[in-house]
Amino acid sequence: MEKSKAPQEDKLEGDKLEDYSYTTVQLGIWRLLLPIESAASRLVPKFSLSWSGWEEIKSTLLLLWRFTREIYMLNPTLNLIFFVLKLGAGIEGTLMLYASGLLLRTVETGLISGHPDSNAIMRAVALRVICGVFSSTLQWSIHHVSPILQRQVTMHFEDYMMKERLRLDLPTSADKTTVSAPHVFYIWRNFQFLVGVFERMFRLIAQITFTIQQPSGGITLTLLSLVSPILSTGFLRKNPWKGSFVYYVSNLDYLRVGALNMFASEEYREEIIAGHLGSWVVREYERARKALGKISDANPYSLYATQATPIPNIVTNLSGDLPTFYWAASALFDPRAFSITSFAILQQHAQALRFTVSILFSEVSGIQDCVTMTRDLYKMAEVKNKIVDGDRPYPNSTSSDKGMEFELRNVSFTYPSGTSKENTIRNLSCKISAGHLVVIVGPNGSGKSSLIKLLNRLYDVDSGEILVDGIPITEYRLADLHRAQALLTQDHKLYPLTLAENINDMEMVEKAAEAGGADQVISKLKDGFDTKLDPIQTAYGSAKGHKKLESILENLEKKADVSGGEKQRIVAARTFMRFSSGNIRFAVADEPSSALDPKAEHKLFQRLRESGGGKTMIFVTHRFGHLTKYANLIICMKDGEAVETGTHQELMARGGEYSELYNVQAQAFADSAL
Ligand SMILES: Nc1ncnc2c1ncn2[C@@H]1O[C@H](COP(=O)(O)OP(=O)(O)OP(=O)(O)O)[C@@H](O)[C@H]1O
Repeated sequence: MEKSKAPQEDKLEGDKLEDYSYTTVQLGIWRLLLPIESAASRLVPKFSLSWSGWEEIKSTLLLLWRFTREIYMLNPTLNLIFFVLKLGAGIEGTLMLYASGLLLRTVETGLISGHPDSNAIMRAVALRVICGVFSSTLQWSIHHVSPILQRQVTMHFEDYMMKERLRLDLPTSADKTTVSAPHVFYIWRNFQFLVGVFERMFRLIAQITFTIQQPSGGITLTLLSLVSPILSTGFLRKNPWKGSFVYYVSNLDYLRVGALNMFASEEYREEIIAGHLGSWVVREYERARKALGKISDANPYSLYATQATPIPNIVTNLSGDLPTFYWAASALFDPRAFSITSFAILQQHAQALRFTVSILFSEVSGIQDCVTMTRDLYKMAEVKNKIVDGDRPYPNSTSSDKGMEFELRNVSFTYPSGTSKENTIRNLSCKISAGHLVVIVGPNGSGKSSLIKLLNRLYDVDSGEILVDGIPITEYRLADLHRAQALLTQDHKLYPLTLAENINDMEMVEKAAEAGGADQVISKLKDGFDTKLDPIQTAYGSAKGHKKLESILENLEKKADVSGGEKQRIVAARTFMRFSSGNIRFAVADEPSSALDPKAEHKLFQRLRESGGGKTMIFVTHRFGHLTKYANLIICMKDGEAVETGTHQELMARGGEYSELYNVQAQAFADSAL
């Protein structure tokens, strides 16, 4: 193994970034990128809100109203109960403090006078007990109501999201700038956040009302309690994690250590043993470790915190004690107006008030996220598909019974999300006659599958035109086109359902399975057609030592294992099922046989041709043989262009790209025959 040197450059270092809108901070192995803000914005408390006027506030409030109203309408009674319980939770703390204060005061008065009023003490104890029961019952009720409401909310939005996601076409869903679908879990969290803000505002009103009414300086105490949260939220402590930030591992030695460490996992064991790589990995690992040195890999949050001076912490903590200092100073001037009990009560009120204000302030920055998420949620329904549906039915009076006829006129195409500077398909023109068997060949990345996707109108061309039976493909109804096309691709995906449902309903399933060559695979499996190959599994546990639980867990996690070729047979069976509908007029097999053995591949192609019933068929393949010889037309692609088109004989006679590709394979057989 050749010695390789770990690259020492950071991934951004080489770029000439002429962007001075952000600054970088190195924190151990991390590089933190932070926006540069104006001096003025540093002085103003940062709430991460970017209101651009009343209009925006109005539209935001309307949006949040729509969201809460939609949830309310799901179950008005349950929502009202939840709302009332949250209101109760908002005043519950203040009531508890009031009851405790009353009890303390009654006892203190009795102790000072030497004649405790047993009735008053009993009443205070009873009130404290009632408040305790009320508080516990309230929490218990919230814990019971909340999951029921959560289920209803998530189910409602799950339905909505599923329908909105399923209607998106490929180019639209690949475009991350237009669609940002929030996870349903966050929708519930959003609702909880809004209810939480409401609850805390109610709590704050209750606490302020109560604290202000306290004898001996309630108003002053209320104001002093607000100082610490205000200081810690905005003025003193700049918190980069509430605004925009990016951090990444910029230390490449650290990345190399991590990558080499992965060789010790099971994943690479076979390669390590077969390639005799063990000692090389250890050597490289030690070298990278040495280069890494003692640089810290603690998380960037704590590294950032350790960088700041302790002054904001000191000031914030001291400001939290202002109510205590105030009480101490007041006691000096008017000792008789204060008692230890009143101090304890005021202390508790001040603390509770400070806590509520701190949380409310910290939540202000969350409003932006809440609004963004709600906006994204409703935007999903407004996203327009990039592939515009046509209104011409297919088949129609002009459609040929023999199958779809295609004409490509100077077609060029690039994937919207593609990174290549070159077009994926370049100025491609050709004609595919109805009922013909067409084979597309060409090297990897030459655009074969992309061409198929254009014929299936999974994407639209950038320039040029595709005609189906002489009419632009864009004029047809998409659903009609797709119903008349069968696509069997190399990227086979098994559905997370039973095998029967993977192919179709049970009717005809067995016949289709046989045609796809999947009948034997399925008969080998314990549950036959009811087997789920890629089921959704959610079994968790740790059953160490408990034999029965161990075997239950193992069974729950067990998946039926089939080979890549066997999977391809099952997906092929699904395509045969589509043929049985009688609607198919164009079928494509895009390298569906890459994992099949030669016999199975030959059989598959033969059956596809038979099942196609003479309709237009396209096969994309790297293997030359029966197919290319029988094809009515071969399209040979290279770098996105159709460099040659014609029959096998014509292309062989031309001695160009196709004959070269053919001869490479034929030569291998000729050599092995020697
Ligand atoms: N979804 C996609 N988004 C962006 N680029 C893509 C996408 N699919 C394919 N490409 C790019 O388009 C080019 C042509 O790919 P395509 O799959 O059509 O080639 P191919 O001839 O079928 O290759 P192969 O023989 O390996 O299957 C490649 O450079 C590929 O990276």
